[in-house]
Amino acid sequence: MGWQLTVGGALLGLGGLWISYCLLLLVSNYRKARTMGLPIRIIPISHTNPFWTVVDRHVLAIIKRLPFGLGDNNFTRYNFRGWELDDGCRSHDEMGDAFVMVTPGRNWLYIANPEALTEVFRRRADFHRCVELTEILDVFGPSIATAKGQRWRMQRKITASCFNEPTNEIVWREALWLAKDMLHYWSTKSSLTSAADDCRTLSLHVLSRASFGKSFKFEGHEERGTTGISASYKNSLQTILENCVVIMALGTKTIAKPWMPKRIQKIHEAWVTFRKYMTDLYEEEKKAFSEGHTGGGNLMKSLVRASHEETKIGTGLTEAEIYGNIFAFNFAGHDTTAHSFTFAIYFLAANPDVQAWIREEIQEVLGENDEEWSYTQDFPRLKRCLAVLMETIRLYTPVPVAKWTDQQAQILEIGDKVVHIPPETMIIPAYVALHTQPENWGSDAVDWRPSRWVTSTSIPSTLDEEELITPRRGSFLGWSDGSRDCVGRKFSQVEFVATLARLFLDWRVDPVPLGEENMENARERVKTLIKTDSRMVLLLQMLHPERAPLRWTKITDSATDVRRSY
Ligand code: HEM
Repeated sequence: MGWQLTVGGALLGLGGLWISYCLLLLVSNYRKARTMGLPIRIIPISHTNPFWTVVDRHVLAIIKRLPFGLGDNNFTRYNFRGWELDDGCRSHDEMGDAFVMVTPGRNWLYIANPEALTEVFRRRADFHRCVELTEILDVFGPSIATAKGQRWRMQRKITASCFNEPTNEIVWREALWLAKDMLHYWSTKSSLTSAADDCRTLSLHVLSRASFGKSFKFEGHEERGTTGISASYKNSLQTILENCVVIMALGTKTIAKPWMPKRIQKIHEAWVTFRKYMTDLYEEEKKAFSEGHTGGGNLMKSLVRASHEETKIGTGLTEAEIYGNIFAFNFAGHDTTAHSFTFAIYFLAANPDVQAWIREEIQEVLGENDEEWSYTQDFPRLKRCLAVLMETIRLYTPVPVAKWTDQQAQILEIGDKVVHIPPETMIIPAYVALHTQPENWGSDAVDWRPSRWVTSTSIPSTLDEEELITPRRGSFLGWSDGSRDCVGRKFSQVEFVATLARLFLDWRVDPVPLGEENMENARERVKTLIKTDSRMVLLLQMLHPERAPLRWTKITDSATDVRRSY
């Protein structure tokens, strides 16, 4: 009994010390926050604390149930990752363009003012990317996502030269080829529950072709092999993507130890497999390059070549940086696109009129033979298809961007206020508020309506007179802004548009009604699922899309299609 009391006492003591330490930090951060002269909200636990993120919603759900309104407070409203999605514009309506969230970790300055944010993105040297949040990407070597200063400039220059039109052409072809098989697979299912998983497969296969020049045939959820090179590439990458945090926390040397638990050993095996995959292809490309074979394009080849050119002038990527960047592309380009696809497919299933609207464009621009569909001529004309992606990302922005002031204080004009921002303050673009402000997006800003992105030069207009709108600068930040924006923006747009065009040319998707439901009820249920089931995991995603099964139907005549004028 004696030792239990001692251990219990020690634990209590440690707990008390930890709470006192957090309180001290909170008070110190509160003092700094007050100097900014902005509204303040205080939360007791840092919402990015890795232990807290595991239990946050469960704990808060219990506290919310407390009687007499005791559970209705800033703790339950703000103290979890992704609170913005639930909150919408509310906080900024209450507190204006900017407010500070005080946490024991750092102060988070939320800004919903387009001009101020444009300035933040322009002043890259004052407002840095918070690489603490992206360093999990360095599991194979340093990359553009985490590099700083001169090293980042060199990496960005080389990387940007690889994301070029020949790469986009490859993405277009590969996505069309894969989408055709995905559609075939989907059309055999009377109740499709694997749309999200299949979108991930498609996106991974496009990346494999673009990164390494390796094409893998599409395999639906139930067709997947567990052996062979495609499986080893996919499974290892998938395992690494899902366990980046563990690899980062323990380090690649520690996860290699034979005494590690089986689960960790599996992660290490995946790391070794993927690294070998990259090393073999790197050696292949280097050999081909030294023998003068420069034809055919993929990102690995382009990195080796561009890096070789740069080396002549004394810079260039190291081998570790090439692996780091290839992994960063795979990481940054995989779930971002796949999750956006899943959202879009479900939104389209709930909105047959939008399906008809994009189909009108697809049928006008593209003929029956997809072999003849041209990236250079057809992609720029598929504006309604691109509008579906823009609208989806406007409402469900997958990548949350965070900047910070590092060790310097900064001055920033936010609306009519000049704010003195202390060192070590996080700067957070308030996406949900920015992307739904009625002054920029209209009174129906919270509705998913892709046609808001398309305008026409004349009324009535032909499809070729339609143009995509350019939103007010700083009011749409789906791919970020400034010189450190997404290098894969067009890559993802081409992949999305090609896939959408292939899927919806002559097919439609509907939810499968459950029980006594009619189709209208089923569509409403899908809309509710999107709203209630979307959460920030590593990125924003639907958690359980399989709960709303889908069905694809070939359009045999115009009667099967639902047309409505816009
Ligand atoms: C819908 C799809 C995508 C979205 C919404 C998206 C969004 C973003 C955002 C918001 C950033 C800035 C992050 C920050 O500042 O912290 C970013 C950076 C980046 N993205 Fe994407 N992305 C997408 C697809 C892709 C694809 C397909 C690739 C590559 C194949 C890619 C590669 C990158 C890289 C390498 C960076 C780091 C750029 C730098 O630091 O200079 N992204 N992305």
